Amino acid sequence: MTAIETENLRKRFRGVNAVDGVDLSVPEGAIFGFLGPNGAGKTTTIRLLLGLLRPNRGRIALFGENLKSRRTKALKSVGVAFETPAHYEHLTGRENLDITRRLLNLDKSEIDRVLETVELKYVENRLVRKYSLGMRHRLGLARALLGRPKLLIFDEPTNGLDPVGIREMREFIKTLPERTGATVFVSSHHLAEIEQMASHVAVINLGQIVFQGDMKELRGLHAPRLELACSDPGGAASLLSGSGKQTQTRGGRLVLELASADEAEREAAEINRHLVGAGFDIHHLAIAPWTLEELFLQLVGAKPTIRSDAA
Ligand SMILES: Nc1ncnc2c1ncn2[C@@H]1O[C@H](COP(=O)(O)OP(=O)(O)OP(=O)(O)O)[C@@H](O)[C@H]1O
Repeated sequence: MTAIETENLRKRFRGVNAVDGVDLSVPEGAIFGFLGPNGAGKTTTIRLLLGLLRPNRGRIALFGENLKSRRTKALKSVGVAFETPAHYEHLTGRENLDITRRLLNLDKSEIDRVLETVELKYVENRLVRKYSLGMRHRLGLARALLGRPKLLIFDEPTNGLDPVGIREMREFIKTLPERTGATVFVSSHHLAEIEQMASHVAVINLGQIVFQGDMKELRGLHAPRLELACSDPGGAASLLSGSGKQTQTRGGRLVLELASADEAEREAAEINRHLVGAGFDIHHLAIAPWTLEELFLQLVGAKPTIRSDAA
């Protein structure tokens, strides 16, 4: 079953489509990264998924339950944490969680369980105004975990955290599907972060999905490049150009795009043989996949470039 399924979702603000024909399919058990530049439509999509905004068009189902016709049932299985967690500053961490626990009519033991999961038990009786930002974020996650939701939605969960806090949060989110059985939908514009924690990813730009699939499919969008260093790079470049392979130079190395990901090793070996056969000494030869950042920039319309030395 899919955790989230949207069909042709649209939300318009003052004549502008913030979300424009979005079809999402989030498999159960995934850590699904929802990636997009500022203003791409991530938060609007999340607010639609939570029923906080009404779409102008389209359909949303959470675990097969239609959000419009079976709202309570659909949202029952969802826990959410927003980028700036809002807590009662004059209450302790435990007291904050107790408010939500009462609303959800859960057993008191739930508070201990979630405090232990996010490792905040040792400060449970401290006022939230004395919490660090990282602790506040973790308290937000603890609240999201109350009631063992099947789907966790996190909007930019590492915003404002320092590098240590970011790593802690990322490592924590990574463990959630295994520890809780939940599906995680996490929005971010931090590419490296999504790369390190997500099993699946959708990229949104100007309200539209420009890629959706697993990380392997994302990497497979472009064949990798071959980087090589040899004696007489100019001569090697013109030899390769004669056989239809255009090269650029970067940091004194020749770089060329291979024809396909599946055949990359065979093609690299062929180029190596060709150059060695023609008398060139090869000092370095490496297959270099596209970084997620380069793929992302290409998907959102800013073409990645192989910088030439002359540039
Ligand atoms: N309530 C609103 N009224 C008018 N326009 C809005 C409203 N909410 C969002 N928008 C616009 O919709 C577009 C998408 O915004 P959204 O907040 O969903 O993007 P985002 O991907 O979450 O961006 P960020 O990463 O900066 O948070 C933007 O152009 C934004 O200005």
